[in-house]
Amino acid sequence: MTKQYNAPFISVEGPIGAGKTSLATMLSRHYDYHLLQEIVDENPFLSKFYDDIEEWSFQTEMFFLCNRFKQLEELYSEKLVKGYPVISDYHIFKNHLFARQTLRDDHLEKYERIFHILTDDLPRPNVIVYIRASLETLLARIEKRGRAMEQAMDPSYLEQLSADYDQFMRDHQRVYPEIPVITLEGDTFDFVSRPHDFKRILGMVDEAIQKKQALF
Ligand SMILES: Nc1ncnc2c1ncn2[C@@H]1O[C@H](COP(=O)(O)OP(=O)(O)OP(=O)(O)O)[C@@H](O)[C@H]1O
Ligand SMILES: Nc1nc(=O)c2ncn([C@H]3C[C@H](O)[C@@H](CO)O3)c2[nH]1
Repeated sequence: MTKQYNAPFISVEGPIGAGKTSLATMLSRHYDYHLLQEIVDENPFLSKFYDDIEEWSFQTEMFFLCNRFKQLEELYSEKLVKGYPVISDYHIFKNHLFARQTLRDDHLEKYERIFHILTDDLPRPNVIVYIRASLETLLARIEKRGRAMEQAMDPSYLEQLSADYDQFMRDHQRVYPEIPVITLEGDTFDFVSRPHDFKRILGMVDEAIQKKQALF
């Protein structure tokens, strides 16, 4: 059973380069909510992973999993259980999406067992903001951000991840209809440089938070 809490916990999700960190940071500043950010630069395997996915995938996926496990455990005891609201730039489900694509079958089987042991009781966000974007937009943003290790990324890897995200979000809405999913079209919503677009997003997030707060 997942850990229960009474506070808004908003997760911003979407494929690589969709704008999760940008939007989560803007939302946390606007609402003055705690920001939970995923570890990227401290991941010792990620650049090796992008050089040779087959060789480094197990270490990489396990590192992400263990890191997120620790972050979410602490988030629960230090913030959520005390009623502090949180915005995060990931949802634990993303581990599964990546692992399914990168791990070979025998490793995936082991990984999934560990995944369930570690994550089944972790607190789950009660609002999700899902940013979709076309392959062209994602590639352009990855290039613009300029992390060296990501520049040679195979477009088909990103394309498959995006398709998996779409499928996952459809399934999630069916299985957990009580968790609102705000879907944003990242190609047209430029919340980074257009204040009006950010304001429209705030309208949708405000509404989702109010509905949740009425239940606490
Ligand atoms: N809606 C947007 N309009 C224009 N530029 C954007 C938008 N969202 C993000 N960007 C730019 O795209 C780049 C990637 O954004 P960001 O780092 O927020 O993505 P991310 O989804 O967190 O990526 P990752 O999956 O790698 O963590 C940044 O340079 C950011 O300024
Ligand atoms: N393999 C793999 N598994 C994950 O769970 C995962 N989560 C994020 N990433 C990659 C995407 C960006 O390059 C960078 C920042 O999000 O890290 C991941 N890569």
